[in-house]
Amino acid sequence: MKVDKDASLSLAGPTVAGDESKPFLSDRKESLKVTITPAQHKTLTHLPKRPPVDLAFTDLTYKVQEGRKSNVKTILKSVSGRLRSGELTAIMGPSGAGKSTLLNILTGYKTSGMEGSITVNGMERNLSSFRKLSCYIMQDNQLHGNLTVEEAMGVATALKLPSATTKAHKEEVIQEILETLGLSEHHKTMTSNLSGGQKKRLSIALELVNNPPIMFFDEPTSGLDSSSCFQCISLLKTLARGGRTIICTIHQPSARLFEMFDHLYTLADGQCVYQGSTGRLVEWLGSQSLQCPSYHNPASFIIEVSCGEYGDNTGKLVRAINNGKHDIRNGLPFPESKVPDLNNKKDMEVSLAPEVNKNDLSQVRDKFRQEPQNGSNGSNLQNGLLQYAANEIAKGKGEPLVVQMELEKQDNASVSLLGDSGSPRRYATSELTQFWVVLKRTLLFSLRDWTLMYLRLFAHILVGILIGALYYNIGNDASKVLSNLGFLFFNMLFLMYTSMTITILSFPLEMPVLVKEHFNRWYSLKSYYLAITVSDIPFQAIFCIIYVVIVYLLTSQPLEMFRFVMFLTSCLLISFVAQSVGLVVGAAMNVQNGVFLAPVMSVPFLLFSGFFVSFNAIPVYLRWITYLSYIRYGFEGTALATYSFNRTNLVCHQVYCHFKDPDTTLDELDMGDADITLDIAALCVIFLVLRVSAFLFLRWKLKSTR
Ligand SMILES: Nc1ncnc2c1ncn2[C@@H]1O[C@H](COP(=O)(O)OP(=O)(O)OP(=O)(O)O)[C@@H](O)[C@H]1O
Repeated sequence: MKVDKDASLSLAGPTVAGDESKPFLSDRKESLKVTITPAQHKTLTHLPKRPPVDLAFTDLTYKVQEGRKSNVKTILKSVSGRLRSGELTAIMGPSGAGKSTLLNILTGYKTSGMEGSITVNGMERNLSSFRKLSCYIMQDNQLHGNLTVEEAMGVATALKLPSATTKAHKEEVIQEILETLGLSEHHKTMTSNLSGGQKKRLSIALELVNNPPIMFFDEPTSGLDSSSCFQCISLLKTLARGGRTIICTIHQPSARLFEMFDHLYTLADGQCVYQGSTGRLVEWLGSQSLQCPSYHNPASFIIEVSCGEYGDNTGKLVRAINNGKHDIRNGLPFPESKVPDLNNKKDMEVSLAPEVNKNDLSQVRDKFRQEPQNGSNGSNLQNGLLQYAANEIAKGKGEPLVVQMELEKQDNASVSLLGDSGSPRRYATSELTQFWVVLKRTLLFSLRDWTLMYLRLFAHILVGILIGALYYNIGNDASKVLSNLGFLFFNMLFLMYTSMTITILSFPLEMPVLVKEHFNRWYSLKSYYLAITVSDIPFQAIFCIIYVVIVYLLTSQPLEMFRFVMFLTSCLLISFVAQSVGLVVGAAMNVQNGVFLAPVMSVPFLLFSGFFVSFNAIPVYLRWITYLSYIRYGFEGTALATYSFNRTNLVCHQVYCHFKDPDTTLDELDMGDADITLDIAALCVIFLVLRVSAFLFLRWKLKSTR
């Protein structure tokens, strides 16, 4: 028998307070079925201890509005279900059945348009606490390709473990997870070079750092070959065996993969057609007169049945499983398909009979909630259930089956979800730490991104030399003042486009990773945004300084320090403002629209910059645009730095030079009364307004993607 290294793990997971990392014991029957033999017993001993989590949902309905407001589409139709800790659950169903929608709702990724209740360990779910206990690993791995496995893990531990955790401990955690997930050999490999299966394992490793007791996976096997699929599901199984609640959507697993799941939740047309042990699926379908042919994959069969290939059985199956309120458990009789009428006394008596109760915990729980026992409350649901069951037995209405079932797999109602997950802090680290870690990571990307860095540097030097050669030595020549003004305007144009076009792509390219990491509580949007926006400023500043030094010297602008500083300040501010415009456009729209609109939107600002038409020549009703034109402030700033502040007359090599006196040039441009301080202040204000707008647009976009 082939021993699969990745499958041979025991990943100690959530523990109850006082219970020292005791892995959940798999039942004997299942451990025989699954061909995973521990070759090397490994446990994740360094991970933080977390409580086990059971998730239940009742009468979940999800509606979306389509097109016109009145057109409402119901995607999930009052489904119920229960997902237990220590189990690997598959959500299956035909395409369009609502699997991803259900997963998105259970993770808390989608919240609007939902009706029904979701409980965590028997308590109504508090989304904020729940998000700290769970992680959502989306279909496309959403990894940064420019980091090595080790670096990616370093970022995850720096953000997901409390700041007080020592460096040595973080390294132990990384080492242990990588070894356990079979990635230690690849710790120096760039994530972009990992295979599909390795990427999936890395995605899991990154989220495993803070040991979330509940993990959701959207199609974890998509794009993997059969061997990698097996490795991946084996890994999920071992994570579940560590006490975690592992839930994944899956299309049509092979029979071998299907057997590895403990629990199956099947949807058809937004309703539940099966909920229960995978091992009992065939038997249950048989009891509903749907015989799975011999040697037929049960997973394929239930999908075929759900698709209507054996007639319209959806309604029958939904009624039989009570739309997910029943749960077919190993070792327990099937539930009765009759749904009791709660207003009918006779039916109610029947409904309290063991056949109904033993497979429908929600009925017992609801009844218990309606009739609270002395001394018990909602937080002591487990004791209450046992007491309720004992009462029923005492009344002669039931057998100890309810008790048996409760003991077989109790709702973790008594387990406190507080501890670090219950702390009021949303994130494991402070916003300053988040800012610093994301900033360091972004700077590392920038240094490794050849296009972004070296091409930009090359472009600034090359264009600087070209412009210097074109306008060589014209700065002090009175006969070439108009050309010099052209040079000043071109500077604005060049700096604007180079800064803007780079940042237009920042957010659209980062969006998928941002969505995942922000949702999984790695960092706040504020910290991320600050880091991203700050990260490019030093590079842009260096490129701008290099360019300005080259052109300033080659074109022989006045060699006075204060003029150079003012000139440079105007150029730097134009770069930063243009960067901000790129960020706003990138945050507000998609790449296609942004790449077209950003340059087009800049045209009015260029037209009203004061270069083509002087301020007094602009029609009064259009003058307001000049106040918005950041190019105008930049152009004015460089013109004032060059010609203002009592500059001496320029050298004239001809008989008459109209612009010999620098004041004549400024008057011609209607800049006689202009003040460079105002220009710099205006650029700073525009910069701040744009940066805040980019943040607001990004926040809106992040919300609208969900
Ligand atoms: N925002 C929406 N507006 C309109 N219809 C939607 C929306 N979101 C989902 N749907 C519809 O809801 C149904 C369920 O979608 P969902 O993505 O959950 O299916 P699925 O079972 O995951 O499918 P697949 O296996 O193909 O990914 C589909 O018919 C889909 O078209």
